[in-house]
Amino acid sequence: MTDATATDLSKDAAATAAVALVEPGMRLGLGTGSTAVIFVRRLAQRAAAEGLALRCAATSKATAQLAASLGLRVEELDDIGWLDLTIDGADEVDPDLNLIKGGGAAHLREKIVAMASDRMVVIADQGKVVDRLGQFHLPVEVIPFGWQTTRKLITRALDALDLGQRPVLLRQRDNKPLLTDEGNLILDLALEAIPDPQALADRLSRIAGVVEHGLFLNICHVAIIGRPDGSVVELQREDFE
Ligand SMILES: O=C(CO)[C@H](O)[C@H](O)COP(=O)(O)O
Repeated sequence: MTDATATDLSKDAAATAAVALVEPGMRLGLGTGSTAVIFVRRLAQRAAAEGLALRCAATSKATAQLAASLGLRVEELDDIGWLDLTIDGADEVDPDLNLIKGGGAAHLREKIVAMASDRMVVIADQGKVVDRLGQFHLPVEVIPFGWQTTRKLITRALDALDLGQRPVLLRQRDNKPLLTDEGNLILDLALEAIPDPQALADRLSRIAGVVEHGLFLNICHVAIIGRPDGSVVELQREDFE
């Protein structure tokens, strides 16, 4: 089995297990990314068979489009108001269930949706589980106005934490800057390790021009980690408030 096949099977296992958490009538947050796509597809199959009467809020235009095309009822988050459960992927999951998210440039909406949910459940393959966050690049969404100045301020914040790396503007294949669903830019931070994620999150949040970073701290309740053989392991946070 190739690594890619093993990863796909693991994502499928995690997404399939998460579908079982969905109860009739739930208000559901739908994540973004390849694992979330599998979840949405499997959920739509179950909803079609059982008529679950779900109300869904999506974390990206792509997910909203997919879910609606599969017959799920997709509404604006503000029209639903509050969600029972959000299921989303992640780029990294640490032992405290803190996350790096935003590999799909959707972390702003993902964080809003997750924070408007009673429970956030992450679905991921084993490769996403890390001892310490930071090997995956950390995306920071910034507004286009003065973005190069914002980048300097971020660099200064990183220097203060001895994380000195120059943020890189994320571009599309045609080399144009990638724009998020909100029309903002993404600066990618290659940090290798983040000794104190809370300190970095606090610094980034204080910078004018930063809309949101991809650190999800104390937001995820459960992580379902899939394995290539179809089994899953559930990681729980004991001390979650
Ligand atoms: O945060 C995300 C998108 O912004 C994704 O959930 C994250 O990148 C994981 O993606 P995948 O399931 O494709 O590995």
